[in-house]
Amino acid sequence: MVRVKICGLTRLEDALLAEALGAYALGFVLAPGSRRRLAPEAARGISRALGPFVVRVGVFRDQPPGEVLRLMEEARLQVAQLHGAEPPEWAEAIGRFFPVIKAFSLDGPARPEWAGYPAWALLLDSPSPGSGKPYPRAWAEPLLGTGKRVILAGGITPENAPEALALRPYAIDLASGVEEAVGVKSRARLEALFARVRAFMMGA
Ligand SMILES: O=C(O)c1ccccc1N[C@@H]1O[C@H](COP(=O)(O)O)[C@@H](O)[C@H]1O
Repeated sequence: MVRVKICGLTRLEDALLAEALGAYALGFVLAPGSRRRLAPEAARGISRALGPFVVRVGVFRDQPPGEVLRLMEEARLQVAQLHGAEPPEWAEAIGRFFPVIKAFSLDGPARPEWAGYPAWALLLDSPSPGSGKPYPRAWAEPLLGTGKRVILAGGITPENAPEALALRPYAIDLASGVEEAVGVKSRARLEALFARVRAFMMGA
């Protein structure tokens, strides 16, 4: 099973294209300071136009649970992705209402103890989220095999996606790698990505 999340969407046409090509999840950045941030009303407009079987993810960074829950409701999203230094209690509070993905920024190998964080899945990202910078994928290995779902992100592109998929993560997640400008997805790169994913599945 290969799951692909396309993140940092800001335009309805991009979200519909990603869904049509086979994206499993779509991400909307509601975190302050992001160049891909969009207003909750804009995310809601896109969310309501999508089909029922694609997962809508809200991306947050160091926002308290009350704010995350309010934005999730306003934007009509389904899964909360936490990208800062959120304490476990915040994830537990949010997790009473929505499944939580906890992102960790890697500046070295992943730490096995992260598997104890109260989240449905862990996402391994580069130190600067949304920058498109990759890290050695082997850094994910300490968490693969812990039984925790692991999502690989950080500098994944259509070209290098097979390398990430070869580690058999729960999912891969791309923002910059399928863009033509910040927040604007590239049809050609999205098509190339899903072609590579299909080829991987056929050969796997
Ligand atoms: O994309 C952003 O601007 C962003 C801001 C704050 C938190 C997370 C953000 N993006 C996340 O970055 C990864 C992968 O990005 P990339 O493919 O390396 O560009 C993805 O999980 C996004 O959710």
